[in-house]
Amino acid sequence: MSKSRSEDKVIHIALAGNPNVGKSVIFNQLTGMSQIVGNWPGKTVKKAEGKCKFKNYIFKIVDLPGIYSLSTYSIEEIISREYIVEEKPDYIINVIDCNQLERNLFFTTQLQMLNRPMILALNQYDLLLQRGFDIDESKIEEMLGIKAQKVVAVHNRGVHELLEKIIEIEEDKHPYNSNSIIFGKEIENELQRLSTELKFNEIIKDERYSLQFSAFKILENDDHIKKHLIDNNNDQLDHFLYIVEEKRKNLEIFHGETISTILNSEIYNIAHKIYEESIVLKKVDRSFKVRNFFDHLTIHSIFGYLILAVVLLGTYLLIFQFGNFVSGLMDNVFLKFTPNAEQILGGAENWIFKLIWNGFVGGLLAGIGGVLPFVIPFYFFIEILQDIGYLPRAAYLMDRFMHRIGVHGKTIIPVLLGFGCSVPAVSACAIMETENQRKSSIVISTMIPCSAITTIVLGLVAKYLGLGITAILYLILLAVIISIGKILTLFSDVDESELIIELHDFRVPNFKVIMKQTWFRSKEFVFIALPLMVILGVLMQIFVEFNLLEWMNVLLSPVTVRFLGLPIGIGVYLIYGILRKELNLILLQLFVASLGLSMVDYLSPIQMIIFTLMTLLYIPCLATFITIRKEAGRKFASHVLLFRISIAVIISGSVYWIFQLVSSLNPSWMFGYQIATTVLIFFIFLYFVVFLIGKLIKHRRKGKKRRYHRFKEFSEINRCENCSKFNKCAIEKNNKCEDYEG
Ligand SMILES: Nc1nc2c(ncn2[C@@H]2O[C@H](COP(=O)(O)OP(=O)(O)OP(=O)(O)O)[C@@H](O)[C@H]2O)c(=O)[nH]1
Ligand SMILES: [Mg+2]
Repeated sequence: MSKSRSEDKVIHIALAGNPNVGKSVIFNQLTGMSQIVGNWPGKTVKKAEGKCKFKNYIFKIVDLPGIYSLSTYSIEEIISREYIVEEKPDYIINVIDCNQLERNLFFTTQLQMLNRPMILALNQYDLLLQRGFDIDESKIEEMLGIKAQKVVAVHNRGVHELLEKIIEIEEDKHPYNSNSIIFGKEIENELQRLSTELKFNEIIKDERYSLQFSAFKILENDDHIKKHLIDNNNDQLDHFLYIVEEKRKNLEIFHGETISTILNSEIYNIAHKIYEESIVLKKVDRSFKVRNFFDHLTIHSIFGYLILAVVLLGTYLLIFQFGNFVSGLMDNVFLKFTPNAEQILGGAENWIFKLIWNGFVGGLLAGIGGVLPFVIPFYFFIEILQDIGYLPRAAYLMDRFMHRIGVHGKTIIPVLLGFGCSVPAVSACAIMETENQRKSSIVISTMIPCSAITTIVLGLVAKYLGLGITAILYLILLAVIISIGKILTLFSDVDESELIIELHDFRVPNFKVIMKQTWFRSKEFVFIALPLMVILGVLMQIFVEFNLLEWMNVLLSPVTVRFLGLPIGIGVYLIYGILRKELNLILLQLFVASLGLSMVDYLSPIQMIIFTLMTLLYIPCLATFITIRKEAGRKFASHVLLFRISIAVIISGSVYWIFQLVSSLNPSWMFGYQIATTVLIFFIFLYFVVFLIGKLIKHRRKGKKRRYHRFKEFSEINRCENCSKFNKCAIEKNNKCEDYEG
């Protein structure tokens, strides 16, 4: 008889393992949630929690960030270790990529030292078979004393069996009885002696770490652990630490290596032994060799860049062709049925027609036709790039360029994600190692035009002015991004650290995962942006009817009209963009249509360029702003906001005024020549501005340094002994002020 819901037992589980092994896929399969997955390491940066009910048990599951060891270096390692140790989950599911068995077992061995109930998920088993290998899980079970299960998480195979294994332990059908980790004789003896000392002298204050793990970490000199573990008031402590220090020194002298190298190679020996015993070679797969060759090509010093250019440009062109085709179809539908709608709804001037047809239907079709055909393919392509594992390769190729513009090579990952949406891009900046790198990456990656902005560029500039002018716009953006990067490096020193990123094998993309994630991202547009467009479309008609927008346009006109040369009516559309960038164009289109005009009648080519440039550069949308605030704090988010608005106005204004100058000097030139000359002059102008700012900052820094030195000299020599005042005469007056009375 099944138990009632209230009798369901709750079991806490943590999914732990190396990065990119499939923890989040398992988590999503079990909980039905949508944690980000993709073929690059470091996607999950904060722990995620979910629930699942299975056979009278409620499993509370935590998806932890991927880590390589239990040492505390990075934020992720701290989050994962502290969760495992402090929250004490009932079971750990250690997810292992069985294609990287040896390296993954390095982490397993460390986990096992903690002596917690554990199950091994041997994931990505399908890839192992494809590569011509198999795995004997009974050998692993025998050597570690831990239950292991072959899993193909993307196809939901073996996933629920993990829970079944936990239930079997829980119901004592297979009681949990793991083997202890036994190191080589020398280290094993040292650890046992240290464990005995720790226990006998009661030095450990934190009982949550096992004795073996504590002795290991103390010998390794892990400061963080030492601080947590050791009872500083223990009177045997000094003696104990002295012994440890001696042992450490002896080992280092004897082996000629640092202690962490000695201990890590001990763990690797254990991992290697298990690997040798359990991996079985069946046949060498030829397709694997082909994949390997292609893999080398993608990071080749010439072909790698060619492939990258083809991938990026190809993606853009495909989306442009597809998006334009579908949005053209939608325009035609709208125009075709407009006369019928006019007839039914009482004529073009009737307010019911304006509200229902122009506002409601227009807003709906503008969203479905003008935005979705661009946004969905964008997400789709980025998900494919993520899933096949192309992003780390792009990061590897772009490392040097990224360093040149002052950010770390890993920034290319948020940058590529930023082409889809800035929100996941900002979150992905968490893979940076330092606070400074993270902030610089946030600034740079949020300047990448997301799919919503691309919609505007493709739907306005590319549609009316051609792909050449579109390319020029992107060149301006690139120059601005590089300049900002350069200036950022002057404030925070350039990070010269090399990029260390794992290049996992390419994978055939999993269609189900890609579709699911594409939908997950596009869903936000369908449920939030589309209704917003319809509501604002209707409101727009009311505003236009009652002239309600005029005051806002007048308020913004000194900037929009006088400085940027845009029509007065456009100001308010830049404000709508705060909510979502695509609203800029969509609502403007609806407005222009309501005036009975087409876009080319309302905006001149240079105005289209300036409007788009403003949209490209000015504030990130609301969702991005909120994410920046969450990730880097309110102050930083406000700085980014102010900075972006100023940059947008200055850059767009400069381009506009240079264009005015060029066109007044050569009024007979074709527009293309005028704009090309404008951009050339703009680049030279930008170069000098960056050069001058650089000089100014360096000069100020030098000045500060000089002042500091002088201050130091002065303060050391000429400080009055009695009143501590600085005084030139102090030396002459025997180190006493002139006005010293005493
Ligand atoms: N072929 C195959 N691919 C898998 C399997 N499980 C996961 N993947 C793929 O492996 C990649 C990494 O999966 P994630 O779930 O994101 O990995 P993770 O361990 O959560 O990674 P981090 O959050 O970065 O630590 C994704 O591209 C998945 O589609 C599997 O069983 N077979
Ligand atoms: Mg993950």
